[in-house]
Amino acid sequence: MKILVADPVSEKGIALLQKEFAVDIQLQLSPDELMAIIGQYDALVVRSETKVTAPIIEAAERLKVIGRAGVGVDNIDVETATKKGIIVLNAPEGNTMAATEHTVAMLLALSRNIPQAYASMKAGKWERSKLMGVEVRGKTLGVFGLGRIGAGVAKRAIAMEMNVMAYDPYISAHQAKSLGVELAEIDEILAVADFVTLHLPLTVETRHLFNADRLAKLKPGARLVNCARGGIIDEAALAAALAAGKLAGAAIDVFGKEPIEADNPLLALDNVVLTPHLGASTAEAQIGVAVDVAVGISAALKGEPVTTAVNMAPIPRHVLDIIKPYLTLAEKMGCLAVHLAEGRISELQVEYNGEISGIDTKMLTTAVVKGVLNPILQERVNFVNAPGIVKTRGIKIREVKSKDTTHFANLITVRAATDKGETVVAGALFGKEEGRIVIIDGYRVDVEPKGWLLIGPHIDKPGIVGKVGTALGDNNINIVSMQVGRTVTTGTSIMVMAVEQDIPTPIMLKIKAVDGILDAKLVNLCGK
Ligand SMILES: NC(=O)C1=CN([C@@H]2O[C@H](COP(=O)(O)OP(=O)(O)OC[C@H]3O[C@@H](n4cnc5c(N)ncnc54)[C@H](O)[C@@H]3O)[C@@H](O)[C@H]2O)C=CC1
Ligand SMILES: O=C(O)CCC(=O)C(=O)O
Repeated sequence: MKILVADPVSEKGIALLQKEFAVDIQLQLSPDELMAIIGQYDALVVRSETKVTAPIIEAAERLKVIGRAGVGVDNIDVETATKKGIIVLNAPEGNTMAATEHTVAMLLALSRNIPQAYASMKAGKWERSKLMGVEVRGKTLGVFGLGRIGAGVAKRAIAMEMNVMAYDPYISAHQAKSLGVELAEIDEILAVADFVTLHLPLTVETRHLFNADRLAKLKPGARLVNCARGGIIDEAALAAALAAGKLAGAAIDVFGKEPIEADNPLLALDNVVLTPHLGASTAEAQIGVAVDVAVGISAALKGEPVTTAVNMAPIPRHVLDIIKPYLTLAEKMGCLAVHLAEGRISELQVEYNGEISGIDTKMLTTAVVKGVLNPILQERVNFVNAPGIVKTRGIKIREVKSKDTTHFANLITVRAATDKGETVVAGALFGKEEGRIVIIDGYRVDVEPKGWLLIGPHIDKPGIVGKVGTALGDNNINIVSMQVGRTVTTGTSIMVMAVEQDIPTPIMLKIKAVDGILDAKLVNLCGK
């Protein structure tokens, strides 16, 4: 498999990828150049410079994963990638400290005019009274976005004896309180904050959150720091507020257009501190994000779950450790259920019994859905696009959980309801890793879920299995394993034969015609 690295990332991450994959490094490609070559690659690694737009994703026929060596994925068209089943992952933690410390540096540089003082001295001046600053101690800092970086900045601001207020509707009052931060609404903060610092993602909601109206609501003489994303502030409105003296100053690391354009109005102002998107630019952060993105890309290319995917439900490591052995089993159960079901599936119910019911099983349910959809759709269905596809097909998904168990410590049961009835497949782990199908439509079985399986419910009487075996043997089809499962109630049994190859239709018809056979289906559990 081939990986394209399109932006500069640390050697340490590249070396990790090179151990397993072919890696091409091609920096500063124009959009047309990237579009022309992207079709050859299975994975793409970028930072913020390369814009991974819809046309590029559409041209990426083999692409399975886009890795962002950093946090913000606003340079990637995640929606188009999701529709195409391409995993988008980031490296959310590797540069948190770098961006946090840069924000604190910007806050202090802004309050003490350090860049202006440096420039003045380099120009041979000694301007002590002109460069009078303000202390941060005792001042109020308004933090917009109390996530990883926002929380880190808040902690450091509190250590500098600032009062910290935050706006973040997605975190709990308890979380904020444990940081020593008071949660408040936007306008409440704007009215009292001496300093405001932004740590939001750039989204439809946050684009130009700081427009002329909001900037006008800031306390006169307030100072603004933005080390998040340029698009969150309307730069023209900010420049006007700074020029009018409404704001005392601003420290900006990120811009609407990067690299910054020569006519950006901020460049003409003296009361600004500007850095060229340096938030993540520390040696430590660049190694951190490169290694994290390499680990994510490697997992994605090997079809393993990715803990840092942004277009799949996130999954904590401890949950992943528990569910990982069940993932293949769940997918094969979905695949078996769709092959055995008669009619159009309207609902999939996935039941979890035993200890497994106590954890987040969304990813296992998605694995079942993936198993159901892959055999029936042309397109590649994966953990990224499966939830969206199943919704558009009108199939309801239901999870049922119970701690109760019968014969198995943990049991997963898939019920596929169709317009003609219901198919039930249950699976369990034997030992720590060995997945087995243990129930098919009420028949107790013990089937390894792989390869070609011939499944035939039949009347429970002698001779039937032998006749099926003979039909296969006469046509040189080797049986790998065979077993018969029974129900106590119906007087019928089910045979499950693992065979080495596809069974041609005429032989299947012969098997179906065996006296006492109720049905016969050939299922391929190899997967796409
Ligand atoms: N300047 C630089 O080089 C760097 C910039 N960044 C940027 O910093 C920002 C923050 O990164 P992290 O703290 O790692 O992200 P995070 O995801 O940990 O935190 C973002 C916070 O914003 C909150 N949020 C989201 N939408 C919101 C809204 N509409 N209103 C209020 N709060 C909202 C979320 O609840 C979350 O707590 C991102 O934009 C990221 O791209 C990150 C690293 C380096
Ligand atoms: O890759 C970079 O240097 C930018 C980092 C950044 O902005 C992010 O991680 O969101």
